[in-house]
Amino acid sequence: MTETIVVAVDGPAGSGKSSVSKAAARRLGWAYLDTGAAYRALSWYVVERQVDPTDAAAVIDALPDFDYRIGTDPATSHVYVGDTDVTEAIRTPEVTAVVSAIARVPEVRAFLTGLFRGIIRKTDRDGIVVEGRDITTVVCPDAPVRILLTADEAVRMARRSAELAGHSAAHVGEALRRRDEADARVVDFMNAADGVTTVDSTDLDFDQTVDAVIQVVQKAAHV
Ligand SMILES: Nc1ncnc2c1ncn2[C@@H]1O[C@H](COP(=O)(O)OP(=O)(O)OP(=O)(O)O)[C@@H](O)[C@H]1O
Ligand SMILES: Nc1ccn([C@@H]2O[C@H](COP(=O)(O)O)[C@@H](O)[C@H]2O)c(=O)n1
Repeated sequence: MTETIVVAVDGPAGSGKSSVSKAAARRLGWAYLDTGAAYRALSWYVVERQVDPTDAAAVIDALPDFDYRIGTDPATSHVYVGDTDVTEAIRTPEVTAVVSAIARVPEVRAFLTGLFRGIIRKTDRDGIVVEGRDITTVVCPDAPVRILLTADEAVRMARRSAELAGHSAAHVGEALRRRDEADARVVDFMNAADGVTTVDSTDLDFDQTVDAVIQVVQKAAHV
């Protein structure tokens, strides 16, 4: 049996990790794993249980009952906690506002890293594109393809605020900047680690960015 090719993608908020990784996986006919969805789903779960997200001990206590599932088909990836489909709920500003507090707890990171590696091991496709903040450095440091997807902060802010009609651009931009600042205290996703290829999409449109990612995959993995 041939080994699944893992494409590890990291980057700051709004850099296009999920949309570009998903599109690249679709074009390659490979699986896709959004790791941020698990941090978001755990945040949703903690808030549902009325646990204080800043109380690390209480968050750790919630982990054994956190029954998480995510699909890895890039065409239809839904997220479940128990029987509840939380695909939409985990994208609300309320969840986004608390996710960094959850993600900074080392026990949470170790728990979710184990979960991600289990999902990757079970992939039945030739490859899987896995995106997040610490995939190139912690979750899959030995992946044959490792990419840092980035873009200037002003460009990322503009792309994110274009998605969120009805929210002020200044507020959306500030929330993105603050989340990156908090997350960067835990893992370095602003600088490419040794052996990681940077794809800067500041001056690329969406399709050009997907092409650039696919070119890195083809060169590194010979597919
Ligand atoms: N090269 C590009 N040109 C124009 N728009 C882009 C480009 N790359 C991504 N986008 C758009 O930018 C927005 C943010 O992308 P996406 O949600 O994939 O980022 P992300 O890195 O996953 O963000 P987060 O970490 O906050 O979830 C989306 O609307 C996406 O379609
Ligand atoms: N590998 C990862 C992925 C995500 N996080 C945390 O989850 C938050 C949400 O991630 P999105 O990609 O959906 O924006 C993110 O802000 C991080 O706090 C992480 O720590 N490691």
